[in-house]
Amino acid sequence: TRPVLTVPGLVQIRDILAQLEAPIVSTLTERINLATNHSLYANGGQELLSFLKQREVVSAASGRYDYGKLEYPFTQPLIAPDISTPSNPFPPGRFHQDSFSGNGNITAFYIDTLVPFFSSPTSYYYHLDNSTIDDDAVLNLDATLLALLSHRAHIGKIVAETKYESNVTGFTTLIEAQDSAGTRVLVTNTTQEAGVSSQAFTAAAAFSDAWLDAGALVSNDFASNLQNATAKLFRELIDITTEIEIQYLLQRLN
Ligand SMILES: O=C(O)C(=O)C[C@]1(C(=O)O)C=C[C@@H](O)C=C1
Repeated sequence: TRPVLTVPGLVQIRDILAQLEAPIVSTLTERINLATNHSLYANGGQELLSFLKQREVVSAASGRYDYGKLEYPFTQPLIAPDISTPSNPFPPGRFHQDSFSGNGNITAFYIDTLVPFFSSPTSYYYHLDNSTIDDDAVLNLDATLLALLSHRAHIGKIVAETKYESNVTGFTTLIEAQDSAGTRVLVTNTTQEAGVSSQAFTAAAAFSDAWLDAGALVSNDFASNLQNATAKLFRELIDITTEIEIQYLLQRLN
């Protein structure tokens, strides 16, 4: 049996989302400064996914994807959804696991849009044979970054729960009609989105300044590249988070 888990309020969840921006931009900064063997991402990211799979088997064994962790694997079976019954009700404010994962959207975005930014001709790993390629170092950072992006987006599940709790009647009507467009309208807050994007912009500037000040080996277009990649990344993260909120809500009464 699963524990009864209640979700924090919206203000606290927005803090949790804000606190993930530094680690995400930090990892992106590390990743963007490594030279890349682009064949790792060919054929739908076959090599990347097989690397993730080996790691995720170990992660799953240590409980990383257990109920309520809000961490979801890219290659392992997903946790079974909750079913509400009279003897096991899910009152508003209680987390209710659904069957949707945003990880397919995240890998597609990563491979199609983010990887093209990973074009540094230099690498901070120094090899005596002068090679700049280090596939294992690259894939380890990809795995770390993807796990952070996935965690950030899946926080959308608890955003959705807290929004549901604060407007049970409004959402219940939409859920009963399975109205995804109406649900999207009700969960969207463009003022909050602008705040998230602006914090991401600030973080990207801070990390590129810090790397330059610290004398790191970077390419000429590093700062602007990081800025552009961060802007695209957070726009997409907000969209995927929103989609995860909608899918969670549509299954909320199951
Ligand atoms: O903070 C919220 O209200 C959220 O739903 C999260 C989030 C985000 O991803 O940061 C997503 C959609 C909203 O339009 C605003 C922000």
